[in-house]
Amino acid sequence: MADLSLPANPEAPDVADDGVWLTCIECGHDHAPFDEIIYTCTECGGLLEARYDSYPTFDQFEGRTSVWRYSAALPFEEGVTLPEGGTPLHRVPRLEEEVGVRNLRIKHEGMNPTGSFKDRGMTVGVRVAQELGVDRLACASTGNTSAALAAYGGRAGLETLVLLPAGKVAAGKIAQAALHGARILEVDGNFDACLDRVQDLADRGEAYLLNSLNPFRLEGQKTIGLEILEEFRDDEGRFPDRIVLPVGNAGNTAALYKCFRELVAGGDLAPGDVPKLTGVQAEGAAPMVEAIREGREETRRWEEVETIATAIRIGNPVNAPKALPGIRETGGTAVAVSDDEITDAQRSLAAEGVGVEPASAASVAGLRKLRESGEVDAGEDVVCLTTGHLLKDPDAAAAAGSDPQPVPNDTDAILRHLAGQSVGGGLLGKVRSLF
Ligand SMILES: Cc1ncc(COP(=O)(O)O)c(C=O)c1O
Ligand SMILES: N[C@@H](CCOP(=O)(O)O)C(=O)O
Repeated sequence: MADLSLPANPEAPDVADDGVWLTCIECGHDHAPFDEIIYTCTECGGLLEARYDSYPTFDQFEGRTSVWRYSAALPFEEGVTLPEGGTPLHRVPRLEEEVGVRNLRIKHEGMNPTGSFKDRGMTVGVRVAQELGVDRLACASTGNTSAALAAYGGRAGLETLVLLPAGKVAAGKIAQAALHGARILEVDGNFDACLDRVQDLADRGEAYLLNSLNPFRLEGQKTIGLEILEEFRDDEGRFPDRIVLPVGNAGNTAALYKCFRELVAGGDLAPGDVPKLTGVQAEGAAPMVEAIREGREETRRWEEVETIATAIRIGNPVNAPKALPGIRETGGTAVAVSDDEITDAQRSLAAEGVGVEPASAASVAGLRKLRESGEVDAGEDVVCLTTGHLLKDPDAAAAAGSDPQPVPNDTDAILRHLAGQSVGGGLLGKVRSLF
């Protein structure tokens, strides 16, 4: 069983570099962070976690509106930045009332430079790649990781290689990876197969892997939690009760849990104030929900996965050993939602001006479901994470929205059309709305 406890007074082991090292969450073995390229424990193959000789406190964070504002919680002071982070924490009064919670806020990670939270991880990951002196970066991706890798790798002047599941990546994401200069390989297999292949390439020394299996990616993603807690506390005078987020490879869940554990260890967050981590998956790709429901410590790999939310079309979440304890220890839960529920939530968010891709809307769909079942209380303060921008998946957005209505190039005809009257032989608008 993974040991994610943090010592009260951390002491750097001999292998530490400037107060930073990597610890295996399974066997506790410590590793030097930047001497050689490792992703998992050399002793037992367990997941690694970055550790520091001190814990961050809120008073250390100041200045810049970017991930690097939180450098006291990160392995470096600066990195390749576009800049990322500083995303809005929207109020959504109509949705809040409809869902029925005391306070509902939307942390819109789609407002990052490449349109997803992956930028936060990539700014740190690419900085580590520079430290290690690698020249080719690679990832498997359902799309967003590839867009971020291409942009940040390109900015750093490094070669980038991305492996995508053929036919299952949204158009906006492929366009980004292509234009930012990545070499794109389309694999005949799903995301999990792509990750297997990219891990093989990394093991053979052909590329530096920048998926969330890389522990430094999660360091950058921790800053989502820091921003949410800081901003919510400043607005409301307290921390949120619950954070609801979509889950795919489970990196964000792991990163948020690490953020909370470090703040608790540093004394700025009382154990009783830790927000409940609540994961949402699509019904067609829900190994984490299954593991939580069945009380298992590991997920079962789903070979067949399908959902409109292609970003979370993942059957083998590599960060499950970090993320499952995160959900359980914070008193959270996990829930699966249907594609129709995701699309409904995407429409509700859009009606409040918040444009998100389907995977992101899963968080709101999950919250709705948990309110209906009574697992989330009406008195709770909830933050839903929306992870990617609407324009990432223009086809899904167009399908969820209304169709354009053709009208003649004539103002009177347009007014007749708006009044629901005939434009050249029929009640065009009304007839169209029937289909
Ligand atoms: C838009 C979007 N939302 C959610 C997720 C899931 O995040 P995680 O893999 O950290 O669970 C991903 C990618 O996995 C994503 O691209
Ligand atoms: N949704 C992800 C899947 C890969 O996740 P990662 O966090 O392990 O890189 C994507 O955008 O590719």
